[in-house]
Amino acid sequence: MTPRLLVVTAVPAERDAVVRGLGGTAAETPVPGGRVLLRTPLADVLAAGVGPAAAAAGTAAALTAAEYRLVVSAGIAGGFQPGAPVGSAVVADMVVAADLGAEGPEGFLPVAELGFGTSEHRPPGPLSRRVADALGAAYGPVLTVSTVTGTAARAAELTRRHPGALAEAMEGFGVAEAAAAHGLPVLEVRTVSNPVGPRDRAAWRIGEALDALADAFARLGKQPAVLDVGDRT
Ligand SMILES: O=C(O)c1cccc(C(=O)CC[C@H]2O[C@@H](n3cnc4c(=O)[nH]cnc43)[C@H](O)[C@@H]2O)c1
Repeated sequence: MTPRLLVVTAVPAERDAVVRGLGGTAAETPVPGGRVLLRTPLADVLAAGVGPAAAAAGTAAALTAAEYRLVVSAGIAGGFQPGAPVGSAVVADMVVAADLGAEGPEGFLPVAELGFGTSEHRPPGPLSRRVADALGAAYGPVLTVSTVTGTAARAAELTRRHPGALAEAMEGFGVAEAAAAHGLPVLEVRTVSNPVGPRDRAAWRIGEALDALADAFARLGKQPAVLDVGDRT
């Protein structure tokens, strides 16, 4: 079978938005470990769970069960303002583990500086830029956190550490680690449900972000060549 595209979301609502966008029928296909993915003509779409650990575990399980050429972490995200307004799309030029490391008197030390692996994964440049252009998306770092930012001070600290960061979510780095372990390229495609900053549930626009996610994958479904991984330079 021709190697395929694996799209990994956190929750079924995001998975269903991606499938809605891709159109066509979707067949439920079991994944080792009890998860189920939806198989469409262009991509397999898996809701792996919330957070980097669930994302890595679910992605790894899917990658052991079938052959893929590209893995995409997709879903809703918080947007750093003004670069990523609510309802907009963001494509990662870098997938960053933003709170994996150690805290000390000198501040935060990323896991890479501790000597325990990598703190970031870079999607293929031509591919990720081409996808951003096709979606009219902002293009820049997407941060992976294990705790949703809930204060202006935290948002400012993340921005200080990662100038140009456009979005924060909770799965991208986990998906990227599993993809890297299988020697596969990764993308992260996010649509913004809320501004990153003081916790304000009333400000969340999850429905709008899910619609934008469906629209993003409808655009990609209409021009699948955009996702060609041939030029992984
Ligand atoms: O703070 C709340 O009460 C609250 C309300 C709705 C959703 C949440 C989440 O924790 C959603 C996490 C889920 O969605 C992604 N996501 C969306 N926005 C953000 C964000 O600002 N920071 C991090 N993750 C976000 C994430 O990838 C998860 O899958 C909380």
